Amino acid sequence: MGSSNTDGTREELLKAAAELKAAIDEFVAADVSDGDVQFDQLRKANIMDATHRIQLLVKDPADVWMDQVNAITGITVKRLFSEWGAFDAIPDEGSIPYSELAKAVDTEEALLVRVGGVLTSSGFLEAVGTNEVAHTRLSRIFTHNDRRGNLFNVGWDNCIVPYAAMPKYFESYGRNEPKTSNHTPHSVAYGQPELDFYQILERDPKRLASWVPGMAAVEERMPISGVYDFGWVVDLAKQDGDKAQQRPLFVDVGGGKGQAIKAIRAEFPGLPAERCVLQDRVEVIDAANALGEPELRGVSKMAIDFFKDQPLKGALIYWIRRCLHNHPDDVCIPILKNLIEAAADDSRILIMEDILDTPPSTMAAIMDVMMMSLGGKQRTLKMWEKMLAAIGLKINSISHAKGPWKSLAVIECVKV
Ligand SMILES: C[S@@+](CC[C@H](N)C(=O)[O-])C[C@H]1O[C@@H](n2cnc3c(N)ncnc32)[C@H](O)[C@@H]1O
Repeated sequence: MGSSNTDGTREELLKAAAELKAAIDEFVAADVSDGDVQFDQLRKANIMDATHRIQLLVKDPADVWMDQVNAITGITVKRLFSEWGAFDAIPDEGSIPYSELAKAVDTEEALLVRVGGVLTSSGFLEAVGTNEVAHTRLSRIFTHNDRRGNLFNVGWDNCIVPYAAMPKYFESYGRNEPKTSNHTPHSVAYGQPELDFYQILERDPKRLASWVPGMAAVEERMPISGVYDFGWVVDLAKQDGDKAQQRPLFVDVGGGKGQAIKAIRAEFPGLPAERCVLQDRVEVIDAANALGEPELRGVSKMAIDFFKDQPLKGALIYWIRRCLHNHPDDVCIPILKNLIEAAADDSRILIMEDILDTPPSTMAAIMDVMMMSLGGKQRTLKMWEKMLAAIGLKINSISHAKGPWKSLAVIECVKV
């Protein structure tokens, strides 16, 4: 037995049970009509944390091993069902016999029943009678028309595949942090060591098809607004009018499909769209143009390569969010230097990234290993300070997100 019913364990268990009860009471009493998603997530996270602590107290080491086997097998069978289109073929309401599902997805029935057995036994899918299967609240998002289901496939492609290659990678490359964007666990796992993450991705249309909506699902969960106060930019915009020829106020470098500009303008509508610029790789800008979202009307969209000269000089703000953690220091430095060279003396460079606590939160630490597989890195404040100081940037202020995302921050920098 890993834990026994000794006085110490009993006390800790009772304490954890009281914390669980308190977390549940807070959850059921909460007024969710205010729509504060972050705090709703935090309340749920408190319940899950307390449950996790209870499980740690009562589990034997062998149970932990079993959990891992469950997780590995569960992930694998979900990937198979997703790949075969089986989640899509199960009706949204009601059940389907395995024989019909087998025909719909062109897979042997006996194989589907075995793979489906893992999903129904864990409660992920519902077994109906002896030979039918139905969706549950948890499984519906795994259909391809749900962005969160694509996120699962992104997790497989970007985590499971490179993670499985990591032991061999470190055996041949040495037990050191990956320090380049190629020759990473990811590029080695995909048999293209000379290429970086985006070069591999853009050559694989099937992966790209999951990546774009999957990342949108991540972006929806991570806060953009409510962290940094852009009130001073709105005031400045009012003072100097909004003539088109005036300097850009907000340049979103590597801004994806414009999620930050949308979120920030929703919070600060006084920030004129005409003075915001969205920059990204040409295919991402094409995708943003094709979407033609009304919230981005008036915003200029510009294809750039952030490794090359920044074409917009003297903007008030260069905003770069969740791009630098994709890269090691030696690759971040040229990206930032391009911004420094373009910046005017009063320009500010705003970096929105995690600042890792020591020890880090679970989510930030997991993300760090994900980034490591691409050659990237999550950074502590010391790491940020060291890298930024080395290229002549001073940190003016740090604004943290709230609740479960508190390690996410906007680091405001100026040239020294
Ligand atoms: C992790 S995403 C972050 C997107 C967005 N900033 C956000 O916070 O959601 C990284 C972004 O960097 C862009 N990117 C990667 N390499 C780039 C390059 N060389 N030049 C410009 N953008 C690039 C990607 O296309 C992608 O949109």
